[in-house]
Amino acid sequence: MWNKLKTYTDAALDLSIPALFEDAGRAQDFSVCAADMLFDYSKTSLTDDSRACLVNMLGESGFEARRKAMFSGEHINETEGRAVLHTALRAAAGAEIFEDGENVVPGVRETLDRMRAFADALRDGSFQGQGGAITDVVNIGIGGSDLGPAMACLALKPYHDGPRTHFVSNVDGAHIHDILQGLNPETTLILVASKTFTTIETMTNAQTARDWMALSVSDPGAQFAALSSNLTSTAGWGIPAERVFGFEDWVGGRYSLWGPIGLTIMIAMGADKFEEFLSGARAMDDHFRTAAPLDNMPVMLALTGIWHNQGLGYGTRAVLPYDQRLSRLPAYLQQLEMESNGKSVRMDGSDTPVHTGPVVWGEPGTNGQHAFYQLIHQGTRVIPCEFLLAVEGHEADLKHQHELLVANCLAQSEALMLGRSLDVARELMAAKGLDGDELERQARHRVFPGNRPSTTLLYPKLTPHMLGQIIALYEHRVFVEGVMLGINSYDQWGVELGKQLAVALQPIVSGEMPADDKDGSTRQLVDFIRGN
Ligand SMILES: O=P(O)(O)OC[C@H]1O[C@](O)(CO)[C@@H](O)[C@@H]1O
Repeated sequence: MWNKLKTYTDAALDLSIPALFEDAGRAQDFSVCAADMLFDYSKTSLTDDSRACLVNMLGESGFEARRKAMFSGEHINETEGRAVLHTALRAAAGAEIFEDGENVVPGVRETLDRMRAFADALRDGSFQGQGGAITDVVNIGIGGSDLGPAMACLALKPYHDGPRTHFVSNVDGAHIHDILQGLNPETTLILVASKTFTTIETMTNAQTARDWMALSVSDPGAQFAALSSNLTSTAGWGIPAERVFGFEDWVGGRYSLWGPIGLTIMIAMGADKFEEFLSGARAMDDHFRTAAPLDNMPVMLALTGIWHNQGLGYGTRAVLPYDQRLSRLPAYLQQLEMESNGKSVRMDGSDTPVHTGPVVWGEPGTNGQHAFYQLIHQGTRVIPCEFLLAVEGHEADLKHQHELLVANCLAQSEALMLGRSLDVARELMAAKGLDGDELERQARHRVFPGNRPSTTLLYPKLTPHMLGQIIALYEHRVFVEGVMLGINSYDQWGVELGKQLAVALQPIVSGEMPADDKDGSTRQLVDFIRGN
C-alpha cells in the first residue's frame, strides 16, 4: 500500500506549491467546509492524483468497516479486549449504542444527570464546604485525567461563572504546593481524577491534599469527590458513593473529558454549557460517520498528516493555535496523538513498514513567531504547520487586536508558502546601499525557501459547541491515521516500563536499598543525588 504513495511523493518533491494555485479553483478544491468550520489544506503539495491515491489507500485499509466497528461498540482495542466508545459519552439521550449486548447510553445519561446535580449544588452553594460555599475546585489527575479538562477550562474561560478551577498533575511537590498555597481549605473541593485510581502521581497528590485539608477542617473527606472507573478503590479511599462519578473501561483516559473527567469543566461553566460542548462533539461524530472522504474533515486532516509524515518524511507536526485560550491544545494533542499513534507494532503483531505518529508540538501564535518560527521558515527541516484561528474573538472591545492576530496567522502561512527569492533579497540589499560580495553575502541570509506546507482550520468563535467539534475532529483524525497504519490507537503499553522502574527506584533513591544491581550511569546519578 505504501509503495503506491511513493510515486506521488517522489514527484511532489519537485512541485512548487505556489504554482499549484495557477488552478483558480485550488483553494476551494483542497478545502473542506463542515459544521461552520473551514479546513484549508490547499497550501500543501497534495494534487488531485496524490490525494486520490491516499483516498484509495484509506479504502484499502478497511477504514469504513473499522469506523462502523468503533461506533457500534465492537472491541477494536484488541490488545486490551475493550470497546472504544468515547463517542457514547456524547450521544444524544435516547440513542442506542450497544456494548456486549447492553445499551450504554442510559448509564451515560444517568451519570451526566448526577454530575449536573452535583455541579449545580456547588454552583448555587447548596453543597457547602466546612467554611461555607465552595469557592475553588482542584482537579488532581494526570495525563488524560488532567490535560483534557485543563485545556478545555482554559479554552472556555469566557463562560466561567462558577467556582474557580485549578489543576494539579505533577508528582513534583512544587505543583500542589503552589496551587494549594493560595486556597482556603474550608471552601475548597478536591476532585481526585483517575480512571484506574492507582496512578502514583495522582494518589500521592490526593493524599497530600487530604493532609493539607485535615489541618483545617474536622472532616476532610467531606470535601473530596472521585472521578474514576475503579469504584472499589474509590470506596477504599473513603469517598462515599454519592460523590463518585464512574465510567466504563471503554473510555480511554485521553478520550475521557466528555464524561466524569470533564466535571471541572461542568462546574466552571454550568451543565447547560457542558451539554453544548457535548453537542459540538456529537455534530463532528455525525459528520465523520456519514461524509464522503473528500468532504470529511477528520479524514482530510488525517490524509494531510499521512501525506506529510509517512509520505514526505516530515517527522514533526507543529500545532499553532492563533487563539491564546487554546494554549494548552498542543499539550493535549501531544497525549492524544502521540500516546495513541506512537506504536511500532501492527494489530497482527508485525512491525510497521513506515513511521507511525509524528512528534506533535506547538505554542500559540503570535508568541511562537518570536521564538521558534525562525527555524520553521529558514531551518533545514520542513515542518508542516497546522494553524487554528477563530474568525471572531470574545473581546469585542479589542477587535483591532483580533484583526492583528488574524493578519499574523494568514501572513505566516503565506510566507511559508511563498518565501522570498534570492533576487528579491538582492534588491532589498541593493536598496540598503550594498553591492558586490557583501550584497551577495547579506542577501543569502535573507532568502526564505518557501514551498513549506501548512493547513489552516478556521472556526467562527471558540464557544463550548465549537470546542467540542474541534476536539472530536482531532480524535477522529487520530483514528483514521491509526487505521491506515494498522496499529491499535487505544492502548499505551509504552508507558508501563518507566512506571515499574520508578517504583523499584524509589527505595534506592531514599537510601533504603543499595543501587548495586543498577547500570553504571544510574548508579552514578543515585550516588550524586545521595551525596548532595
Ligand atoms: O486516569 P489514570 O488512570 O490516573 O491515568 C492517567 C494517565 O496515565 C496513562 O495511563 C499513561 O501513564 C494515560 O493513558 C492516562 O491518561
